[in-house]
Amino acid sequence: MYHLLKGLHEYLTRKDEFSVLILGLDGAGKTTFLEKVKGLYTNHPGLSPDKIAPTVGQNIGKITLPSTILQFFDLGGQSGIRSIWSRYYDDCHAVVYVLDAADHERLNEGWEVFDSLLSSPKILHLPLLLLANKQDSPGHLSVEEIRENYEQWYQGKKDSARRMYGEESDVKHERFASLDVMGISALEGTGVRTAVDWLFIRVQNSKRK
Ligand SMILES: Nc1nc2c(ncn2[C@@H]2O[C@H](COP(=O)(O)OP(=O)(O)OP(=O)(O)O)[C@@H](O)[C@H]2O)c(=O)[nH]1
Ligand SMILES: [Mg+2]
Repeated sequence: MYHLLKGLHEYLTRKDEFSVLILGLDGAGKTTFLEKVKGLYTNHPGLSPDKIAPTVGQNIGKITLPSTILQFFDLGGQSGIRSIWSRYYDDCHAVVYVLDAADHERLNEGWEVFDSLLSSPKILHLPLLLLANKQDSPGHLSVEEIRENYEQWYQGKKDSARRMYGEESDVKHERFASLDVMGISALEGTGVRTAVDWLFIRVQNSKRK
């Protein structure tokens, strides 16, 4: 009887654990986002933004939601350390790609890196959320403008690829068309709960459990 009740208790209180990768260029706001998530969902206040240094390696954060644990891995975005990202692809259940929507000069670089993510078969079919961060900054692009900016970048890339190699598959473009893009301010916390809600729902349906 004891074992039956123990088993029932374990079953009722069991939590599925999912890993979420936070990727994006250096300075996009990944760590600021993670620290805001920690502040909102744990008993510990996240680091204040003025204490956050560029990430060399990884930051980890775990939050508990109903019947679910989300384990976040925030990886450094500097070009020299992006090569470590792929080591995390096998074991993650969802990816958040953070873009600095106010840094017009680095948008193309952000798309190049994002495009290389879509080229990884391990990532392509996972839940993927694009966060257009820094919506509080003057001159930021809205979600709609970010989508248009990607379209322009993509068409330019496709045209030059066609000139060099002929027609190529549009699978990445289709993936982007169905992609969820959210505007947030990691600094102020706007939209952060909506992003976590999205992850919570999407990982439940993820094939890779
Ligand atoms: N205005 C504004 N600034 C932000 C926001 N999010 C982050 N920042 C600022 O952007 C800078 C970089 O933020 P980080 O969180 O360190 O960026 P990161 O993506 O973790 O960068 P790496 O660790 O180098 O990959 C810091 O000065 C942050 O305060 C935001 O929503 N609005
Ligand atoms: Mg960081």
